Amino acid sequence: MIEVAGLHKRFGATKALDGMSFTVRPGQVTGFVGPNGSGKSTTMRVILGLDAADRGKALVGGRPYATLRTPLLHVGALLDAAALQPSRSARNHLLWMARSQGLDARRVDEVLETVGLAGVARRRAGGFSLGMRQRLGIAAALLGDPPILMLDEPVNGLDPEGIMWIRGLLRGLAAEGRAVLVSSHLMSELEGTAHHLVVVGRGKVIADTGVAELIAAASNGRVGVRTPEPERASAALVQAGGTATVDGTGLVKILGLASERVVAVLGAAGVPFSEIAAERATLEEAYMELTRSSVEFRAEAAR
Ligand SMILES: Nc1ncnc2c1ncn2[C@@H]1O[C@H](COP(=O)(O)OP(=O)(O)OP(=O)(O)O)[C@@H](O)[C@H]1O
Repeated sequence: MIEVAGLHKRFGATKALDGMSFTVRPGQVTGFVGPNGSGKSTTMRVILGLDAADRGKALVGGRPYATLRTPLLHVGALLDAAALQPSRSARNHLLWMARSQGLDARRVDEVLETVGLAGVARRRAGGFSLGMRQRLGIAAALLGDPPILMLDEPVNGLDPEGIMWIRGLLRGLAAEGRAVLVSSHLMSELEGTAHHLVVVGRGKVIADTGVAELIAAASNGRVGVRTPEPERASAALVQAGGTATVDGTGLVKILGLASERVVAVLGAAGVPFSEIAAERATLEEAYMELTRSSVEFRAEAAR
């Protein structure tokens, strides 16, 4: 478990963290999402003791990171995939880390296999593509078989196959009971990966919610109707208190009315229709819905 409570951090005039508080629970992937500059990396750096907070606390497994004697056995982190010694081979890079934690070479070979780098393990890491560096960074995070994983924008630089791979990996790690925190500035990157979301803007949490609940709430009152008379249908539905948009193929999309109500309204107005379906919001749409009311968040996102 990761616990962050009331973190404040300033860099000169910039307020990077402004009361950041949340918990990352075991057994699920928690997406840490917000626009660029909203404080995600700073929070992760504070959790790892790389930056000191001005106020507040950050605990991993109930303890401050700095007090852990073999930290890689408690928390695996990928913050900056470029942070490696370019002349060292991938295997030597991991061996060096492993030895510092009392781990052996066998574990290094295991994680190289897990991330798909076994075939290039003896090549200089400096010549690796961004995607390969990401994989090497993930191998390093997995080295100590930690119960907590924290990855800052791990999808960055990965091709579609790599993205699918990392989604499966993160879900698998959570299914093993680990607490997994993964940041992204794009909600779409977390679709199909995160079970839970901590949405941040300007250094604090805007929403802390389950993905399923978020989508269910945003889907409530979204209905699509196919009709030969879209204009009449729209007028009747708007009068009944919904909002309606027509997409040009005769499909009217309605917000704010349940499907039973849509059927009743169209029936009363004598508007024929051939199809009606309740629609499920995408994660991206749910996110927009969630952040619409947050003026601060909008201002931040528009910068
Ligand atoms: N070392 C630093 N010195 C000065 N300002 C900093 C430093 N680190 C972060 N900041 C500022 O703190 C704020 C939060 O940055 P942070 O990198 O934590 O955001 P982020 O959500 O991780 O963004 P991104 O998605 O771009 O990585 C930004 O305004 C950033 O410019």
